[in-house]
Parts: sequence; structure tokens; C-alpha cells
Amino acid sequence: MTDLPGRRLLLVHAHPDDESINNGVTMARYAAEGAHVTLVTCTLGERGEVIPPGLAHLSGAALGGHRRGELADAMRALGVDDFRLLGGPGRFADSGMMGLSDNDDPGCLWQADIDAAATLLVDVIREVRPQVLVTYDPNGGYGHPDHIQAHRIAMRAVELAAEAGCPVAKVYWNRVPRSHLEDAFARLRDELPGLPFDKAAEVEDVPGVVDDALVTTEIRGDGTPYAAAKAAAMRAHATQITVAEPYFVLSNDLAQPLLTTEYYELVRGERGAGDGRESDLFAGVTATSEHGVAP
Ligand SMILES: CC(=O)N[C@H]1[C@@H](O[C@@H]2[C@H](O)[C@H](O)[C@@H](O)[C@H](O)[C@H]2O)O[C@H](CO)[C@@H](O)[C@@H]1O
Ligand SMILES: [Zn+2]
Repeated sequence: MTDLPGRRLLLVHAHPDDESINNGVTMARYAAEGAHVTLVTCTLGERGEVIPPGLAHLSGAALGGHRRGELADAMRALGVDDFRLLGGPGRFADSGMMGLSDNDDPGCLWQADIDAAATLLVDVIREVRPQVLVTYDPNGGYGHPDHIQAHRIAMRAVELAAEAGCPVAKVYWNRVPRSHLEDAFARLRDELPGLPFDKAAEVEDVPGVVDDALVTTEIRGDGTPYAAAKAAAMRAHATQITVAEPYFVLSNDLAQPLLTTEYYELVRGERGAGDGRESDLFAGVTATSEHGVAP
């Protein structure tokens, strides 16, 4: 694998928009630094709600196709050109929110066989040979069936890839430290009267919120072009997200902070040297002949 850029990052997400919300700064930074960034999205989000009234007619396959276009626009904003749908467009349907009858759709991600879906992701790992993989925690951040399955598929694919001689050196889960969110929500509540939003979400509504001690790594984007890139990528997902920096809402119209520092928990692999949190997902990834960072 000598023709690949040195550093290779793979992100596994459930729907178009999750990548920008969770990792927009991270993806933009590493793409700008010349790393190879690969996004795998598991569904097209065809069971999502639609915010703009002018697009309210979109549903099902039409919405899925439209969100595929939003994803391409978001990737352009982040400078990422390798973005794929797991198993190809429409292979796995959006499962809907937990508890809905949509979850019983035999073609939806929630009903997918984990090993079969993970094998599709192993094909990507064999091709790209990422040193680092990012996905959700076991609860998918907030309990959405597709997020939970994306976690299960990604973690199983890492196991299968290692057995096949394609180890992923470091695996991270998306996280947000509670204390940071509490400060950000305090500011949001103060500023809410001047915002184009009526209500604020709660700290516990934010996917992946955990005690600070669990957060091993932070990728800072404040004061960099990567923060603006993230906001532009989130705006590209206009059916799902309305941005009024430094805040945004989903279709539930509950305002939450648009985070320009992104946080992670290292769950597999060795932390980089030094005290405190890592500031680089590739910290400690040693150059090797096959999978490491090129010397
Ligand atoms: C961020 C995310 O994962 N969005 C999912 C989610 O969408 C939410 C859902 O429609 C909910 O009913 C709304 O209240 C909330 O505002 C939405 O963010 O679930 C959708 C259906 O599975 C999915 O398409 C969307 O990407
Ligand atoms: Zn999602």
C-alpha cells in the first residue's frame, strides 16, 4: 500500500448529516493536512423529517436521493472526496426512531445481519487500510437504531479486519464532555431571546455526553477555517439542520451548541505520548511497512 497518503482516517456513520454534526472540524482538518479521509454512511436517511417547507414534499426514496446530494455538498465543504454508502446506495434503509414500526422493515439497518454488514465494511478497510476509525459509542450516542447498528457494524468490522491481517491501530467513539456542554448551554440559555430559536435542548439530549474523565482526545477547530467548514457542511444538510452560529437545531427545533472542538474516547489502541488529552487522532501511530504512517 505505497500509493496511499500516509495517514488514513475512516469514519462510520448512520445517516447523512451525522458526519458533519459530530466530526466536521476533524474531517476538514485532516483533509486539509493531506490525510486520506474516508466516510462510510450506512443509510440515506429516507425516514427523516424535513425542515424547509419548500422541501416538505420529499419523503422515502425521493428524500433519500435528496439527502445523498446534501451529503455530497457537505463533503465538498469539508474537502473530503472519499465518501461511500455501506453496500451501495439504498442497501440498508433508514430504520426510523427507536420503537416505531419502521424498525421492523426487513430492509432496514436495524434488521441487518451484523456480520454480513461488517463484511461490507471490511472490504473498505482492506482497500483503504485506515490507521484510525471513528464511530459511535454502544448506545449510538442517543439510542437511534441506526446509530446503534453503525457502532456494532464498525466494531465487528475492526475485529474481522484484524483477523484478516488488516488491523486498525486506533478506534475512537464520538464523545462530548459534560462540563463543556453545561457551560455552552448556560451561554445558550442566556442568548436564547436573541436567537431565531424558541427552545433549547438539554445537556443530556446531546449524543455521546459523558463525564469529562472519559474523554481522551480533543480536536480543536475554534479560530481555524475548519470551524467555518463544519458550519457550511451542516448547512448543506438543509432538510435536517438549521444553523445560526454558534448554535443549530434539528427538526425538533431544540437549539444546541455547534461544537467547534470535537471530542473522542479512545477505546482501542495506544494513546499518544504526553499528559492530558491527545490533540491528534493519529498520535502514537508508528510508521510501519504496511499500515502505519509513511516515514
Ligand atoms: C441526527 C440524526 O441522527 N437524525 C436522524 C433522526 O432524525 C430525528 C428524527 O426525525 C426525530 O423524530 C426528530 O425529532 C429529530 O429532530 C430528528 O433529528 O432520525 C431520522 C429517522 O431515522 C433520520 O433520518 C435522521 O437522520
Ligand atoms: Zn443519524
